[in-house]
Amino acid sequence: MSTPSARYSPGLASADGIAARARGLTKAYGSGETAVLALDSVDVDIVRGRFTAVMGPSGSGKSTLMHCLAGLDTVSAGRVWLGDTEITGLKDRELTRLRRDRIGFMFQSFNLVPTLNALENITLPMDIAGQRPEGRWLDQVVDTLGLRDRLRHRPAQLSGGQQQRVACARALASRPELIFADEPTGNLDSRAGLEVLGFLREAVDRLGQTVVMVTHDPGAAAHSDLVLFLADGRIVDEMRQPTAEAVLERMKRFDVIRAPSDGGPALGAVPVGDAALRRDETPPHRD
Ligand SMILES: Nc1ncnc2c1ncn2[C@@H]1O[C@H](COP(=O)(O)OP(=O)(O)OP(=O)(O)O)[C@@H](O)[C@H]1O
Repeated sequence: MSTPSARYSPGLASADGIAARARGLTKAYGSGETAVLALDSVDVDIVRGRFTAVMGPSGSGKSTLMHCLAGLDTVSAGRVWLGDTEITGLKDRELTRLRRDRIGFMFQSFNLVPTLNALENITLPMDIAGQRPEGRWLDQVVDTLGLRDRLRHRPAQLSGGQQQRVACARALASRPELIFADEPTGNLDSRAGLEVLGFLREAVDRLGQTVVMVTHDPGAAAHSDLVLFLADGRIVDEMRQPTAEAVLERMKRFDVIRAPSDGGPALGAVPVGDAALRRDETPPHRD
């Protein structure tokens, strides 16, 4: 007999160290007939010291989830915490400070300042905040990312992969509680993309950081510890220790089954994660 506690709840963790948490997180854009429910009462725990990937079909709410967890966007309902701090209800100025001091960001476009060299770009957010980078930590970040001999180069003198490594170092420089990466490999060729994913992995494994990455790429998601699958604004499934093949297979199950050629019933959109997929279907673990 199923009990409420036995219900499958993808995205929820029992671990102590939770870097970010949302309960009943709901985000609607617009109103009336044009209203879009981008997030529909999402409950999620982001575990500290882990690499979490967020996947789902286009429009499923991935970016909205990231923006709401990072305090970049307001919520329509529900509550969000960064560590023990509830960020829902904070004033703009407090949110700005919280993001600056406690969160690192990486985007698809590297967002580097062209007139500054790599080192100046890395420390820019801290300079703006009037903070001094901690020397040993910065050294560790620079060496982990293999940027030691590129620090005096300006972005135009760096390859795309190197520029994204600088952006990664900038996100890490203040030793944030949480790093959000939105399609960080989207503008890179596969080799440079792999390199950046390897560095994010090292940031978690060697530097103890917490990373949440939104991606469309099953190969990128395979570098994470846990993939959360979104569909129609809900977390419908999760996969631990993912492989690219298993993620791809699972993504295929979100595909719309279009009008079948045999004249049988059209099934429409089938986000199958919630009821059909269970923990015991988790694919073999990666070494
Ligand atoms: N500013 C906005 N105004 C109105 N609707 C929005 C806005 N931002 C997002 N949406 C809608 O909310 C839904 C979720 O969007 P979101 O960008 O979070 O999806 P996504 O999964 O990140 O998509 P993609 O993979 O295409 O980037 C979509 O239907 C989108 O059209």
